Amino acid sequence: MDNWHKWAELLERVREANPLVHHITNVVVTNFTANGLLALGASPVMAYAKEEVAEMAKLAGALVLNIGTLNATEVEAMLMAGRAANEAGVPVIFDPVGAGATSYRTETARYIAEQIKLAAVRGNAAEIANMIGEPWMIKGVDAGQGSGDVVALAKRAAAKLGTVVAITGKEDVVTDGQATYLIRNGHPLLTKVTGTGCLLTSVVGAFAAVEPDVVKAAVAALAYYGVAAEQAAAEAEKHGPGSFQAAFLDALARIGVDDVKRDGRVEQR
Ligand SMILES: Nc1ncnc2c1ncn2[C@@H]1O[C@H](COP(=O)(O)OP(=O)(O)OP(=O)(O)O)[C@@H](O)[C@H]1O
Ligand SMILES: Cc1ncsc1CCO
Ligand SMILES: [Mg+2]
Repeated sequence: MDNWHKWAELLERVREANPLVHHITNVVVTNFTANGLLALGASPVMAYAKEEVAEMAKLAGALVLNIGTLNATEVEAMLMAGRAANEAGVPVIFDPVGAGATSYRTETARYIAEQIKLAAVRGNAAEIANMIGEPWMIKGVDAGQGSGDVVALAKRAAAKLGTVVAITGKEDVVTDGQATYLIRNGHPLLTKVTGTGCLLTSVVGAFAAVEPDVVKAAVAALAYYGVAAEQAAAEAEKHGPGSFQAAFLDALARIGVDDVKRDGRVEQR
């Protein structure tokens, strides 16, 4: 049995604990994220007001910050929530949506990573590269994973940001700069439903709420998520993205530790 088979059991711990996950996220993915966390067996809450974010973050098992539709008021609230979470020892998971697309996004992503102690950052290769000043876009187009060594990028990012980094795409990488894992699950239909990256960041948050070793939490979360997507695609691929979205929520709720252990493709690097 590989190490990570034991970590797959964190799925059960999440379902037993039903952790509260406080989100300050984007307007596109709010409903899908809440439904995805409910399907997993966690307890989502979205709270944005400066008057309440610190209190909510301290109550939560994890705080997820996502800059997908950022504005100045929301960024202030993220910093307040992040500081409160840091004081209370609540893990903060960050999704740098669109870092590199505009300078506002890039600068905000970097500022949040400087100001807040992050337990993990989850993004695609372009976002993570841009966060650490390694432009990945070619003429405004995400150059994709083929344009570079994603494992090496993830390690540089973990060292520079001082946090666990998860880079997702066709293959996913998780590293804290020392231990590095590759997860080869998932399905291309995930790229045809908006918010699958954002929901994944929140799922990492739910796992981090029950496991302080964030590498373990992130590997378990990504394997679970990818295996659920494969089962959903097997049912819904013939219909298309709408059916896949529903089948994916069903699979997130249905699959168990045994499915993840059987179908997970995790490899240490
Ligand atoms: N070509 C692919 N084949 C299989 N799985 C994929 C593929 N591309 C992405 N995924 C999976 O999709 C999920 C979301 O990752 P992705 O890298 O697309 O996030 P993102 O770019 O942040 O997405 P979003 O559009 O939601 O912001 C992950 O579980 C990842 O493994
Ligand atoms: C489409 C879109 N635009 C800003 S955030 C978002 C959802 C994917 O993160
Ligand atoms: Mg994203």
